[in-house]
Parts: sequence; structure tokens; C-alpha cells
Amino acid sequence: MIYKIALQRNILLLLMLIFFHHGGLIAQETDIKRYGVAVIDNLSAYHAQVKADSSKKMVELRTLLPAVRYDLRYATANNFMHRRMYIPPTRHTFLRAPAAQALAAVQKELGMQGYGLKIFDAYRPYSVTVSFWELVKDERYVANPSKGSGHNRGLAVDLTIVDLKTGQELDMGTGFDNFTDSAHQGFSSLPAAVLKNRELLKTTMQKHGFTPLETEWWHYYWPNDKNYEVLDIPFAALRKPIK
Ligand SMILES: C[C@@H](N)C(=O)N[C@H](C)C(=O)O
Ligand SMILES: [Zn+2]
Repeated sequence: MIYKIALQRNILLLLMLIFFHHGGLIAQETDIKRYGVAVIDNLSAYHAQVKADSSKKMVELRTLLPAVRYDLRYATANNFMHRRMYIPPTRHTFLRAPAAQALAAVQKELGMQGYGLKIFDAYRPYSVTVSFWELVKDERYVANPSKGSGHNRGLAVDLTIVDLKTGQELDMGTGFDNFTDSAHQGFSSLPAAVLKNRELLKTTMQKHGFTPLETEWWHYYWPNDKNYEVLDIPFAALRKPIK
């Protein structure tokens, strides 16, 4: 008898666990879907898209560009949210194949001049953009989730230049994610050396097909010419081979 009651209690507990877990998932989906953007959040849908169009492949950047420096700020608490936004340990980041190849050409060209790239962020799951927007509702600095960000599509990259001799970042006048006028591309009340450094980043990125964002010197994006989908797929899942 006692055994039977214990069994029933365990079954009840299990059912409650399944109910609340499932409820949690639904709550999360509703949350990211409330902005009305179509979001790909399952790996098999992404794999099917890559099979239909190989330009949609999310290329892991450390493999393609081992000489680039990485300081993935949203994988640490050193960012404007003051908390980790990516599940630890996130060491790898991604761009769609054409953007990744173009970035390789940028790195090569800078290398010939004694410089290299440092990447702060590239692919960003859509749910992270939603969290950003909840804190900073300013489209100059954070993408509106009703449109989605180039980062969510694997088309945008936040980056700077380092001097290969010293390993130091070039002086760009402000730090990364400095959401003020002085970070704008058109802001000219800056020392000549800073303007020259920003110009070097801009001309090299533009030469290889990227467009600068007017309000952030570090943000560049690749044309969304294939209607690249907004993704909300974890970094670890994207590393799984496509069969
Ligand atoms: C949050 C910042 N690093 C950034 O990437 N801003 C642009 C506008 C974006 O969210 O797409
Ligand atoms: Zn950006």
C-alpha cells in the first residue's frame, strides 16, 4: 500500500515536472515570437536551408581565421549588459559563408600592413537581441527585434584593428559599445590618429563588401541579398556537422 502511494506521488511529480518544463519552453518561444519576426530556432531547419543553399552555412571563425584575435564580450560580463549573455564557455563565433570569406580577405589585407582584426561579436542568437532591446530601446545602438539584427542573421560583425607588433588595439576614440555620438562614423571632433584608424577599418571593410553602421564605428554588415533568416540557435549546436 505504502509502495503504491509513493509510486503515485512520483508519477504526479514527474507529470508536474513535464508540465512546467514544457510551459517554460512555450513561454520562451512566445517571448521571442512576440515581435513578429520569423525565427529559425531548430537545427534541422537550419541544416535544410544550408543543403538548399550553401551560402547560408554558418562558418566557425576560429577555424577559418585562427590568426584573428577574439574578445567575445557577450560571452563575458564585460559588456553593457554587465552579465554573460552567451552560455559559458562560448569561444566560437560564426558568420554566413560569404561574409566569413570576405572577412578573411580583410584580415589578409591588414596583415600586409602589420595589422590584424579583433572580433568582439559576430553571430548573435535572436533571444539575446531581445534582451538587449529590453534594456536599450534605441535603434541607433541595438537592433529592434521587430526587424532582427544582422548579427542574428550571421551577417554582422563587431570588430576593431590590432597592431601585430604590440598586440594593442588601435585607438578608435571610444571603446566598444560606447553608445554616444563620439562613436558615430560621422563624428569628426577626434584626434587625427583616431580618424585615420577608423578610416583604415572602414576603407578595408568596404573594399571587401561590408557596409559600416553610421552610429557605431565597430559594426559592419554584409548585404542581406539572400533573405538570410534570423536564427536563435545556440553556438554549440551550430558547430555540429551537417550530414
Ligand atoms: C549592441 C551592438 N553591439 C550592436 O551590434 N548594435 C547593432 C545596432 C545591432 O544590434 O545590430
Ligand atoms: Zn554589431
